[in-house]
This record gives sequence, structure tokens and C-alpha cells, in this order.
Amino acid sequence: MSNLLETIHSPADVKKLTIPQLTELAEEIRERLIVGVAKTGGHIGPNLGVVELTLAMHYVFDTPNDSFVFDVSHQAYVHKLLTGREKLFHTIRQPGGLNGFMLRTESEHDSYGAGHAGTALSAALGMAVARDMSGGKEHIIALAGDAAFTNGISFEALNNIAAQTRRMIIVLNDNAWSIDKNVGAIAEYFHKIVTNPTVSSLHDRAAGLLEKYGGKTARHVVRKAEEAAKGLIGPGMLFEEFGLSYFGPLDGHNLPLLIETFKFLKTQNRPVVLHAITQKGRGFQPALEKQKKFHGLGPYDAETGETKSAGQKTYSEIFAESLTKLADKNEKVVAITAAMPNGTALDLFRPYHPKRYFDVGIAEEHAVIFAAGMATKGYKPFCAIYSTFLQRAFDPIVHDVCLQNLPVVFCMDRGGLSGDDGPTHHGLFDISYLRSVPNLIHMVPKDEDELADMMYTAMLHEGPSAIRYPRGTGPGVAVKAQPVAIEIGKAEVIRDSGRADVAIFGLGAMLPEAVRLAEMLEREGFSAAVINPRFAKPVDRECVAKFGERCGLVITLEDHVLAGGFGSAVLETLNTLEVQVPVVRVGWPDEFIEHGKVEALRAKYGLTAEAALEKARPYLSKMMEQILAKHS
Ligand SMILES: Cc1ncc(C[n+]2csc(CCOP(=O)(O)OP(=O)(O)O)c2C)c(N)n1
Ligand SMILES: CC(=O)[C@@H](O)[C@H](O)COP(=O)(O)O
Ligand SMILES: [Mg+2]
Repeated sequence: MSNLLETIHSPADVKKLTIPQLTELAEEIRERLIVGVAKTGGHIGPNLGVVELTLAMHYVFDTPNDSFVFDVSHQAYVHKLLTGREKLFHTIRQPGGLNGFMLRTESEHDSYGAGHAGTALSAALGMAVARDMSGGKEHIIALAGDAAFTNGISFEALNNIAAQTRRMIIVLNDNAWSIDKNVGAIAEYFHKIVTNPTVSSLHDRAAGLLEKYGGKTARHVVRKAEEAAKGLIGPGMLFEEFGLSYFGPLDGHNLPLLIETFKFLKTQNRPVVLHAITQKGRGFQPALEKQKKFHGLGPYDAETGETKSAGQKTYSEIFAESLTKLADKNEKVVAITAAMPNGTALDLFRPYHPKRYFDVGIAEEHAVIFAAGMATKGYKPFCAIYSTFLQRAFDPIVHDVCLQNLPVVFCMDRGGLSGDDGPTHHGLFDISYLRSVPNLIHMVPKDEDELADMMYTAMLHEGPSAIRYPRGTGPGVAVKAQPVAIEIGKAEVIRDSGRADVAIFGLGAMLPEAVRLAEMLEREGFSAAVINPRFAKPVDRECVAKFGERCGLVITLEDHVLAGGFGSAVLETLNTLEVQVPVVRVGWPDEFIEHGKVEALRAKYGLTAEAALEKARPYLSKMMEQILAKHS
């Protein structure tokens, strides 16, 4: 088979191909995706679903002059292959390699970066209005999945588009899947359109006409037929009511039809929506059979789709098992996810308590307010939302939950560096953005067993609480059969010789590094105390005072940004207590951290015992002088 893909160095090369060649190229791309992502890991399912759509878009439109805005942009691998990054594709999501999402700094063809859902329509509208104001002629095309329309921001944009611009194209990539099956009324609405017999006969007719008469005639006839059909079933009426012209649904894998349709849409002087039906995982049987698993995953066998199991239970699994046990004994416990049942592992909770499991779609703000409403009626909602995605719901946390002091528990998975997904997914800000909010306690477990204890503590706690825990596995500590409540605001002293020169506070996942640092200090003749803070808020003032007064140096380590993080909280506490002691804080710097392997990035940015020791060196030298002077 000739390798067309290797001849594609820019979208201009796509435009030179014939339709049969494009069809051949589509298959080559599929093969490259399946084999490549098998090695790197990534979002294989979504990308296999947009091969023809992306090809047709690049065939008809002209980036970077025209702008493509992909929602989430986890499905931008095909776009990257067609825009000069084919030779680098094997580096995707690898340290120093291509990012797994669109990134403005990576290519001029990536007009807008993303990683969080629901932003494409708003960003595209902003670009369209800016174009109109500058007298531009370029096209703005937003590609958004069906689940993107479960997100409120998408509807804020829809409400605004027709009032703001005459030219904007939205491609609704409808595969009926979010990460799990798509949920809610919008999913039902799309399903109703797609399964309506009149529409599917139109569908066939469009394809047949195109075969027979070619583009122009087919398009005209299809448009007339669709207008007639609209009177019958109202497909796309929702969009029409928002002032957009709806086209479709059509086969999102029929390349000639897509090309003709895009050629037609680019002539329209009105905002349009093209409803394309696609298959998530198309062309790879394992991904078609397990669409949830193959939404995004680590390396897999390119033939069989087999993946290696982690072996040890992840924090997410421990969370779900602990929640299930709490719910077994407390009928008021309910679980809420915002379209992330597998990532949060709440799909392990659901079979045990199906009536107390709620997936609200990609709608974090709504999830939090929904939880607040349930809490007013005596329920105990556990809101499982990644730290990074919970950023979306900051105001509902303040305004709806904490101001009313409602007993909602925020279970922030991916609390800390997320790794391969990169800066849009690292959960590095939650202590900063939550510490300022009154009434909220913020817990950080050192291991799996303490996570279970903290969940039990949160269940008993009568106000709002948050628990952050990292992606993946922990130290592998067994979880007690019966969790115990932790005294609110009480830290745990892990080791203390009584004569500690240095006090080290190792928060959550950084506790092992704190222990290593203590051992390194002991080898240099210092005695070191190690504390498991347990709470980012409230800080254990008594503990901080005790060690701040006794020691010559305090060191804090956290998998969180330094700005406003746990180390800052310790600094503020010492200041309030008027305890004078040098503090060395170890955490992420004031910049966005690239994608990569957690251990390597921690080493690069100094979140290691070795780096902490070097940072403390000046204070240690002075302390050693004082110790020696005292003993001379
Ligand atoms: C604010 C936010 N919440 C949750 C996610 C996690 N997430 C990534 S992709 C996705 C599903 C997207 O579904 P859809 O838009 O239909 O695209 P598809 O994967 O089906 O192509 C979700 C929930 C996210 N990226 N952003
Ligand atoms: C694209 C997206 O936002 C999700 O698919 C995310 O990549 C999941 O992250 P985890 O792999 O950490 O569950
Ligand atoms: Mg989808």
C-alpha cells in the first residue's frame, strides 16, 4: 500500500488528493492511530471517530487562515497528523513530545488550546466576532462532541451566536458517547433525531443522489428534502430556535458527502450546525466493543486491545469501595459525577446503589449546586470531581455550599500532577482556591487507609469538606475494615526524636519524600521530625507552634503550587503565632507544568528530598555552626 500519509506535510497536500486517495488516506490514518496510540496511550476512541470529519474539514477549509476550534481537543490527533506533525506523532503525550490536546504554542494550525470541555463554541464565536470587526473573510469552524452539549457554557454560547455573527460553522460530532454513554435530555434529543425513520431515509437519499448527480444537485435536493422533513419531525429544531441553520444528520464517515456539505456550508451567510453521526472507535474492533475503556487509556495491544492491569488498587478504586461501604450503612449518602464515572471509579459504586448514583453530564457547576440542593434535604452528597475540573465550580462551592454551610463532600481525584494529560489536567491549585473559603475543611490523605478514614470523617462532619488524592496508586496500605474518624485539624507526628533540629511537613503524596529527607538529614548529623499534616485547612496550629518554636528550620513539601498552598498556610500560621523560624517550602512553581511522567517532572522542578536538602542548605550550615559552637 502506498504511503500517502507520509506525503502530507501540510493541509495543502490534502487538497491535492482525489476522493479515492482521500479514502485511502483515511484508512492509513486509522492504522497509524491504532498502532501509534497503542505505544503512547491516549484518546484513541474519539480520534478514530473523527478521521473523515477532520480530513474533509482540511480538504475544504484552509488553516491557519481559517480557524478550527475543537471542544476538549482530545480528538485532535488526526488534525495534528495533517498539519505537519506526522513525523512527530510517535511522541504524542510523551515527555518533550506533542501535547495530547491542541496547543497554540505547538502549531499555527492549533488556533485554540483546550483540555476542558464546553469551550469551543464560545471561543469560536469570539473569533468570528473579532473577524467581523476586522473585516475578515476567514471561516471559523467549531467541532464539538455530543457530550459537549451537556455543558452549560456550550448553551451560553448557543444563546449568543445568532445575535453576534452571520458566519460560523458548528460541527456536532455525535457518537452518542461522552466517556460513558452520553446522558440527559440533550442526548435523548440527538438520539431521537438520529433514529427517526424519515431522517434516515433522507440520509440514504442524500448519499444516493450524491453518487448519481454529484455535489451541487444532491445538495440542493437534500436541502429541499430536509426542509420538508423538518416540518414532520423537527430535527435540529433546537438549533433553529437558537437562530442557527441545522443540517443533517449525515454520515460522519462518508467523505464525499462531508466534502460536498462543507463546500455548501462555507457559502452560507448564516451560522450553521452540521450534525454528523460518527462511531467512537471506528475501525478498531476492541474500541468499538469497549467504547468507555477506549475513550482514553494507557498503552494497549494494537491487535487485541489488551491492556496491562495496574495490579494494585488505585486511589479512585479505594474511594469508590469506601463510599460504597459508607452508603451501605447510611442511606443518606449519595454519589455525584460530572460525566466521569470511570475516571472517578464511581462506576464501581453504581451497581450497589444505582438509585443513589447521579451522572449529571459535563456540568460541574450544576453538579455542585445539585449537591447543595440535596444536602438541604438531609442527604450527604459525595461530589467526585477531578481537582482540575472542580475549578469550573468555584462559585457554586462558595455561594451555594460554603456560604450556606451545607454538608457536601468534594472528592478531588487527580489532586496533584496528572502526568500525560499535561497542564489542562494537573490538579495543582485546589488548596489555593479553596483555602480562602470559610466553613470548608480540606483533607489530604497520606495513603489509602487514611483516605477511607477521611471519607468517614467527612460523612460525620456537619459542614462542607474536600479531600484531595492523586491519580493512580498510593503506597499500597491495606484499608481497615472499619474506618475511624480523624480529629478535625489534627496532624499526625510520624517521627520525632524530641530534639528535632528540623521539622518536615510532608503533605499527602509527598510524605514519602519527607521521610527520605529526614533520613538524609540524620546522615548529616541533624535530627528531623516528620509530620503528616492531614489537613490543608484547618492547619494544626498547636503542632506548627510546637515544632516552629523548637526547631531551627521548618520544611514543607506538597504536590501543589507554592502560591497559596499548604506551605503558605504554615507560613501564615507561624506569622499569626509570632513564631520566628525559617521556612523552606517545596512545591510547584508559579508556571504551568508541561505534560510528562510524574517522577521526572518532580525531579525537574525540585519536588524531591534531594532538592529540598539543597534548598535548605544555607539554613543547615548556619544551624550546624550554632550546634558546634554550643558544644565547643
Ligand atoms: C470540564 C470538563 N469536564 C470533564 C472532562 C472530561 N472529559 C473529557 S472528554 C469527555 C467526553 C467528551 O464527549 P464528547 O464531547 O461527546 O466527545 P467524544 O469523546 O465523544 O468525541 C469528558 C467528560 C473535561 N475534559 N472537561
Ligand atoms: C480528555 C479528558 O479530559 C479525559 O479523558 C481525561 O484525559 C481523563 O483523565 P484520566 O486519564 O486521568 O482519567
Ligand atoms: Mg461523544
